[in-house]
Amino acid sequence: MLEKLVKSLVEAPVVKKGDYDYFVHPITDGVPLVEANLLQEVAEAVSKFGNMDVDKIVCVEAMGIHLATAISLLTNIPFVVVRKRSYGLEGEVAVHQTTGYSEGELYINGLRRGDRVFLVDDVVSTGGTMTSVIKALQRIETDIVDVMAIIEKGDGREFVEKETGIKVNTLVRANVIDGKVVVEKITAGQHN
Ligand SMILES: O=P(O)(O)OC[C@H]1O[C@H](OP(=O)(O)OP(=O)(O)O)[C@H](O)[C@@H]1O
Ligand code: HPA
Repeated sequence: MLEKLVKSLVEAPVVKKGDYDYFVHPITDGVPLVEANLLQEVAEAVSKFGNMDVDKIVCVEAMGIHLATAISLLTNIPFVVVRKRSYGLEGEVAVHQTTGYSEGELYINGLRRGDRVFLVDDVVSTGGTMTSVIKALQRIETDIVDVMAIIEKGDGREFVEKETGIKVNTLVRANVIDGKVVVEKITAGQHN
């Protein structure tokens, strides 16, 4: 299961962003090439292991968009993109994002109280992004049916669960050890 994802992860180059070991991978960076069969494998796993009984998929710009697109095409569920730019539309919710190497603002439009949502992102690492987006979804009073990150790295998943009370599902756990990506576990279906 998830052979293409695992193989491409262990082959992924690692670069330093400050002190942060950053792996560069097609799913998380769109580099060097996003093979359709890799995206298909990931989208099928998300729809298989995720609870897709929702009104909307929610993803985060930028490297959640291709995932939400593939999952939407597979499930016929529409998706909303949490953007890195403000539109000033009525009801827009601003979110401060921090990662292990950057920070910035995110803006949520298109969601309202009672929407049943599936939140998907490519990576949960420090958990900063997912925590702030979930807290905003809670402020909007959406019904967060399921949350999934394709790759969990470090202890970000546990951080999100502690900060928000929301369980985070993932497909694989990977870490960077001595400059190489190690896939420690296939976590698909493990957390829910
Ligand atoms: O758990 P965290 O430490 O928050 O890291 C995870 C986040 O980092 C990346 O976002 P980023 O804004 O760096 O990049 P992107 O625009 O390429 O998605 C990634 O897409 C996740 O959203
Ligand atoms: N690689 C790609 N995207 C990421 C990472 C990483 O190591 N950490 C957070 N987002």
